[in-house]
Amino acid sequence: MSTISPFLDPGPLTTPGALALVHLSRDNVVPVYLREGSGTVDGYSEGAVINTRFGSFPHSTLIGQPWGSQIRASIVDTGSRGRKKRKLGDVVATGAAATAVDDATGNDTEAVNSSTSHTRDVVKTAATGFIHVLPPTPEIWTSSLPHRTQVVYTPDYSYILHRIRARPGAQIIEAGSGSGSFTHAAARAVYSGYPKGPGDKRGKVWSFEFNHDRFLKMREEVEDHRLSRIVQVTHRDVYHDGFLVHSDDDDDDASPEAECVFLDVPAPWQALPHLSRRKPAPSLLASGGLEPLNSKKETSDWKSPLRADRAVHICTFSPCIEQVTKTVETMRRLGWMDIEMVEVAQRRINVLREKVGLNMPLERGTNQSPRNVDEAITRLKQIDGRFKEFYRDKRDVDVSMDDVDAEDGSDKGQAANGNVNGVVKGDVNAADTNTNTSGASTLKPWMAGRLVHRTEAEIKTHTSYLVFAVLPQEWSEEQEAAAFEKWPCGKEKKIIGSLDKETRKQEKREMLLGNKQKKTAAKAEGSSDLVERRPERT
Ligand SMILES: C[S@@+](CC[C@H](N)C(=O)[O-])C[C@H]1O[C@@H](n2cnc3c(N)ncnc32)[C@H](O)[C@@H]1O
Repeated sequence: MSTISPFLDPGPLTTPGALALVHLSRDNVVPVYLREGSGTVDGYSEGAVINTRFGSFPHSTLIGQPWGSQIRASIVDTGSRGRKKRKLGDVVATGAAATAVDDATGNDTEAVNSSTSHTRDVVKTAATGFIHVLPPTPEIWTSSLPHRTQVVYTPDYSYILHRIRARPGAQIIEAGSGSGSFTHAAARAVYSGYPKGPGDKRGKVWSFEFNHDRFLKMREEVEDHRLSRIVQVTHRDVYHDGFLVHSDDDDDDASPEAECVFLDVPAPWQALPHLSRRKPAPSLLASGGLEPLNSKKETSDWKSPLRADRAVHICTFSPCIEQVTKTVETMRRLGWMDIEMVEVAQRRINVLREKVGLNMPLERGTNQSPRNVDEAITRLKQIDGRFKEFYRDKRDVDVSMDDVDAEDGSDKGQAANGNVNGVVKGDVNAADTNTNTSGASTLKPWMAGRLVHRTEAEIKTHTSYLVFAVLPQEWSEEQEAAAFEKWPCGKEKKIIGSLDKETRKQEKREMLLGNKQKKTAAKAEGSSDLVERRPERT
């Protein structure tokens, strides 16, 4: 089995043991570990079976398929399992795919066989439906993962990862881990290869979770998804104990040296003091209503979890504006800059054809009412015409019946009906501009109707306020001196022009006036003088 996480490289085909995301419908995706069929499992002779409302799917039919394949349901005896010997084995063949004819129904039923060596059983296809077998990606995982908490959805985390500049090789701090939705997306964003040994620093997610059960589940999931070398989950209350991590090389806690931070905890402002470059003074924290850090370390020994030579980008995720206010207030106090709040209001837009009109085919989703006033009037005239014609013919028939009942055998009633039918058919087709000479519509069914878009009424995102900020890079005296050497400033001999705009304008006016006066004076002195001053032509 590959050691690379299926979230990073799932390979071309589904394999035994692989995590597959079984897509039943847009909002129903089920994660499944594919198990090789060896003997009876849970009473099914086909091995492990997924039962859905679209039918039963033995794992053997899902293994060895290209990711994204459509898999048809199989006939699986779900009723008698465990009670009697299965009969399905009688119709099961081994070897290459074959086509069997179902004698009872007379229908052709294709026998499906997995072409891989791990499954020899062939099961009959059922007409109940199909599913798609998809590879794990953070996006599909988000819509299928077992929810332990509220999760961050794709529209939010894609924007967050972009804003906090998560990129291959970056170190991200995340609190809390929750259901791991953000963690998977972050792991993919920072992945820059697996570390080859101690000291080989690659992109990593440092995830912290306070709830013990969730921490255990998260750690197990990270192991199962082969992400443990990219994601380190720590059981921690980050408000009190901060973000330093256990280090194998050092007895002391190590710094993750993070340059990206994402806080999805109920009170992010309580975690912020730990995300400082230097140990914040207790008085500074007390003035903001925050508790002093419980670290016993002196200011000089205190370790920051942040990378010193880079600006750090942070995002906090809060459902209510009061939390945002508190977070922003604390950020300002602790020196964060470029503070900004954003709300992602994602809308899914459905593009569809609106089929409205009297000549539209009778099918689901079609609104058979007039498309416009003209169509309504045309229809009313038709009905009125039919009405008049019907009574006129009826009167004629009644009269002729009175004269001689069926004297000439002509069927005026039928003629009248034909007439009525003719009017209806002709007129309805006339309203359709895409008709052929025989009057039938030539418009393709999927092209019928007006192309419109509608936003979805119910939107499945946990919308929150996102606060972004930047903590500038730490700047030492030496760096300041080096920068000053390169770009000296503050040593200018004279200031050119005035700083004030109005004064600058006045100075210009005076200068122009002075020039003008000089010219006038020169003119008064005489033209010879001017000629003398004029430069000689060469
Ligand atoms: C909304 S969930 C996070 C969801 C996660 N971002 C996701 O996408 O699946 C918030 C998590 O923060 C954890 N939490 C709350 N207070 C915490 C603290 N002081 N330290 C660490 N984690 C904390 C909770 O246990 C919970 O699992």
